[in-house]
Amino acid sequence: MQMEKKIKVIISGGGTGGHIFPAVSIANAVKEQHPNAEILFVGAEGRMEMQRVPEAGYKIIGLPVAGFDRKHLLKNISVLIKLAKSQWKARAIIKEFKPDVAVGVGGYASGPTLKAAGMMGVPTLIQEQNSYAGVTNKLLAKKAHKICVAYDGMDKFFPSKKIIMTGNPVRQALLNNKVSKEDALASFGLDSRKKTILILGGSLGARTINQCVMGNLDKIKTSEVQFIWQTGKIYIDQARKAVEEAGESENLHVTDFIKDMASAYAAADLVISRAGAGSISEFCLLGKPVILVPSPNVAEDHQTKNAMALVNKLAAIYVKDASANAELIDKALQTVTDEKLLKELSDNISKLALPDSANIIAHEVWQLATNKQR
Ligand SMILES: CC(=O)N[C@H]1[C@@H](OP(=O)(O)OP(=O)(O)OC[C@H]2O[C@@H](n3ccc(=O)[nH]c3=O)[C@H](O)[C@@H]2O)O[C@H](CO)[C@@H](O)[C@@H]1O
Repeated sequence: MQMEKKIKVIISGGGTGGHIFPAVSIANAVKEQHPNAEILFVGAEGRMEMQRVPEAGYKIIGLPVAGFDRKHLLKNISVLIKLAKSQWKARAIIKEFKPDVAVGVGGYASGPTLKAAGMMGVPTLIQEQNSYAGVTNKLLAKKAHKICVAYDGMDKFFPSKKIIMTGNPVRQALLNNKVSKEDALASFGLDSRKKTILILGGSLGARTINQCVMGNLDKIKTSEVQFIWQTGKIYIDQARKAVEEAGESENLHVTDFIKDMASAYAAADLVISRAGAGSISEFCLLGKPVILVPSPNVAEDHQTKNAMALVNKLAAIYVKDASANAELIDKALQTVTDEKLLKELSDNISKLALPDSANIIAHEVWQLATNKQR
């Protein structure tokens, strides 16, 4: 039997979970389809990917790249120097690793890496998670061979002949989860007889959502419902202090970051969340009833657009960031006891799932690497 060609793949990007986890999921799918494929991640020094990618079992090299500071223009001199250094380092990595293909998932590092790859004749594929294209991906699109997207209408940003509708890749461990609801609840120290609300702020945490929880701790403590509250790393101390002052309570599990999202989803009857594209893909694939509070602080208000694609199909409940303090917790407590509404939300959101995204993208990666479709 003829040995399969061994392909080498660079995957680059990160900054937040929304870029990192699709990248890990693409890597897993490539490895599953072609076990002897060699994969190298290129991230940004000091960012979340430098921890999460090795945890997922892959090697990563960091570039000294940083984002532009739109408020303090002078600071951008050092940003430009870092960018030049990153460009140089990306070239050196590509020269040494000799990838057959480079995949960009958005975020700081993917700019210099994919630019260098393109200039050195390595075919490139980009994956855009949102309904609005990020600056880096728009710049890289001209040279990219394939652009994998999750929303309709992306030809506003990218050449339509390069676009493939794949949906966002979701980590395989979430989809193949076998843990029971009882075991999942037990892993968070919670009671299997009670309804459970999972509160998520995206990979970095969400200030507004945290404030809503902190402002309603009495209501939360005295409710018949229990909560898993993910605060994000920068808010955890403040959150713990607030809980301590209000008096610890058995129906509230607080954490900065949830590693085992499969159990968190299995435990939850209802989710409260920001409207990051990756989170939304997970809710769709797992059929989770959700209240979305889109972040107003992201480019072109893209989270509201992500959210509205669901809300308009009665597949999610919408609470505006500015109204969250007044409405969010009451709405969640009402919704979680309304079985009919929970079922309707779950049925409707399930219809929007795009399964198999990682496998489809992995197949495209293989095609590019083996020179079949350039
Ligand atoms: C503030 C910001 O810039 N947000 C952007 C970022 O969101 P963010 O980084 O929050 O990303 P997403 O909502 O897309 O995905 C979050 C991911 O983190 C995982 N997770 C989350 C919490 C946790 O404790 N553990 C855990 O593993 C989720 O399961 C999910 O896989 O990237 C998204 C995708 O480009 C964008 O749509 C968001 O607008």
